[in-house]
Amino acid sequence: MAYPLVLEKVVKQFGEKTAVSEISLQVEEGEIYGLLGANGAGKTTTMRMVLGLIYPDGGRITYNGKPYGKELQHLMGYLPEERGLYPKVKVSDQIIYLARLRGMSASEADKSLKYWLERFEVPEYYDKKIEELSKGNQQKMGFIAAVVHKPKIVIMDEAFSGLDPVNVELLKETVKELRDQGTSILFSTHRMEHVEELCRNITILHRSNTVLQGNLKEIKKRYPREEVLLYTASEVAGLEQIEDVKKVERQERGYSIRISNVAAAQTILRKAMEVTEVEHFEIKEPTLNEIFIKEVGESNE
Ligand SMILES: Nc1ncnc2c1ncn2[C@@H]1O[C@H](COP(=O)(O)OP(=O)(O)OP(=O)(O)O)[C@@H](O)[C@H]1O
Repeated sequence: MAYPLVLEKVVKQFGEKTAVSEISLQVEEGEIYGLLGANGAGKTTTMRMVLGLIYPDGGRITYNGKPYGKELQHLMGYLPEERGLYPKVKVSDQIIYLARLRGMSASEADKSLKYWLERFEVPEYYDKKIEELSKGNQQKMGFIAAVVHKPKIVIMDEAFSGLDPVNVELLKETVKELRDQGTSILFSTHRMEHVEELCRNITILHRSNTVLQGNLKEIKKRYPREEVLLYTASEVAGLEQIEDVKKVERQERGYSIRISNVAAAQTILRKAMEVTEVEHFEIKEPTLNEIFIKEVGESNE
């Protein structure tokens, strides 16, 4: 496996304050890696260190085995959380300028920008100033600025914030395409459903510390399954009396049942089938949001 981006025990202090405490992670080629944490956990600081915008006080960051250097800048693309483009400058002028800074020729940059504007179905933005665009469309231009020079590593801080659902889908599809082309993507968000859909590996930071790290599927397997969904044609009485059933909640289409032992699920199913037709039965995996709340003790939404 190729790991173009490796962080080893990276530390960042701001005076007395530790913003990032010994974070280690590796992002593979063709992987979207999720960096999660509540406000102030250290995500943006980590990303800014990866980009060489600020320097770690300890540990090491390497790209294909090399430390950060100007010559590596063209390998990287950055979509910051706060808008990073100049409001008064034309889309084409600044995106082509940024691409050239990262090693592209003017004609290549122009071609790539036009490709992306077509891809997002907004070729007319070429001559518009950033301030003339809506917030969501400015975000799209920020995305183009991050990927126009075909970087190998893309850092995205809250990439989908401010976008409507149609544009979130569009950008998600684009991020998946970049992944499939071998790009390594370090992705931070508060939206757990995006992480569930996109990320293979994750790190959850809490007050500068790594509290959970690893493959998302494996992490999920480690957490007990504590909820059963049961949709039935008619009512099922006595679910509360089943051993290890903690709580039964009536929902529009049936029941959500909290259990303390997964074995209770089979008893629930048997009991329901004895008395009615079962339309849907599911032992739910914990959602990433539930795992996050367990680990961090507060909602990340
Ligand atoms: N330049 C700075 N000077 C002093 N403290 C800073 C600086 N940048 C960040 N911090 C502090 O470091 C901690 C981590 O901040 P960071 O922005 O990395 O968090 P985050 O996880 O990105 O949060 P959010 O989800 O709110 O964007 C915070 O306590 C923050 O106040």
